[in-house]
Amino acid sequence: MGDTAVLSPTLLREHPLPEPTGGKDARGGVLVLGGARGTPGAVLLAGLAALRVGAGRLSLAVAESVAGPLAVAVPEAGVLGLPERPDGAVAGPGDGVLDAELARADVVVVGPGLDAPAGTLALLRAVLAHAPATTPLVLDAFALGVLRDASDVREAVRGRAVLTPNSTEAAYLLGSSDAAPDEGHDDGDEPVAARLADAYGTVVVCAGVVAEPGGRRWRSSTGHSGLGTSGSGDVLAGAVAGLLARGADPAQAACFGVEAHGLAGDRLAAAVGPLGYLARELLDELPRVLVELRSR
Ligand SMILES: NC(=O)C1=CN([C@@H]2O[C@H](COP(=O)(O)OP(=O)(O)OC[C@H]3O[C@@H](n4cnc5c(N)ncnc54)[C@H](O)[C@@H]3O)[C@@H](O)[C@H]2O)[C@@H](O)CC1
Ligand SMILES: Nc1ncnc2c1ncn2[C@@H]1O[C@H](COP(=O)(O)OP(=O)(O)O)[C@@H](O)[C@H]1O
Repeated sequence: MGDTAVLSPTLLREHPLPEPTGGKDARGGVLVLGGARGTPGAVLLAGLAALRVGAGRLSLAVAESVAGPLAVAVPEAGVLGLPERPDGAVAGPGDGVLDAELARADVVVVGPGLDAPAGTLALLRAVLAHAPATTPLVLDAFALGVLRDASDVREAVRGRAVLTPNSTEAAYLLGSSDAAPDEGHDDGDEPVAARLADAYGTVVVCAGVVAEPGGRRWRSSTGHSGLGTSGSGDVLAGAVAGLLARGADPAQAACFGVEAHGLAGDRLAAAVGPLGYLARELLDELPRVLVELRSR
């Protein structure tokens, strides 16, 4: 069992984020796949978080009935419509709709706002078929709910994904859907993030702990219970994706993402109180707290 290092200011300063100096192409493009008819906002939160941490370009793909409204809500993004079922769930990637976007994206996020297994699996398989094998993936929400039993997808994402489960999703990944692990720990001392990293061969961020397969792990020095608010996990997943897009490696993106997300919450708590700030308000804090993390 390895030790868990605290993400101290010194440790983060020793591993500075890449600072690409070119235009938006140098800072990478993020594609977010998600957004059932009832939950397009999750994609907005994840996508804007990616831009707020410095990604250069943003594309969003959501259920076709909400693609138009989402394009208006996020004028900074290109938005694609995906086929949907009568209940509003995303049915899958559609014939060739995503192929060019997947080939071009520097990072692909799958999951925010998805709410049904079949369409989610079809999207994941399209990503694996059409995105270059070197493209990093961030998997959240239902993309995590279906991962345990999809052995082809599970094998293919080893070494190239960052998983960002909440406690319910961690329970699905561990195969115990009726017993969610509490705050990053099961009943022993081994953080859930570390167990999942070893089981899935990916970097995992869970309840403020980042783990790599095989041992290294870090605990955020920031954050508090007010961060447990609707949409907070979508912001975290998008922030990790944006940091990957600007050139961070998976563990670095996960560490800076969780630390910046936590510090953004701490800043809001100081301004408005520990509870009741909104996930969307975290977005505006992200650029400021990334600068602060460089200079603390
Ligand atoms: N404005 C919005 O559109 C928002 C959308 N959200 C989205 O809402 C969804 C649910 O988020 P919650 O935080 O409530 O999630 P929960 O904490 O209830 O966890 C639900 C998770 O359980 C798993 N799961 C449940 N039923 C499953 C099944 N039949 N098969 C496989 N896995 C299953 C999936 O991994 C799923 O993501 C996510 O897609 C999330 O992105 C929320 O984040 C809130 C904001
Ligand atoms: N009580 C807490 N203390 C510290 N950080 C927290 C707490 N609750 C949530 N967070 C942070 O916020 C992130 C997202 O919260 P979570 O409730 O898991 O989101 P979601 O259900 O939207 O995926 C967590 O991964 C963690 O980094």
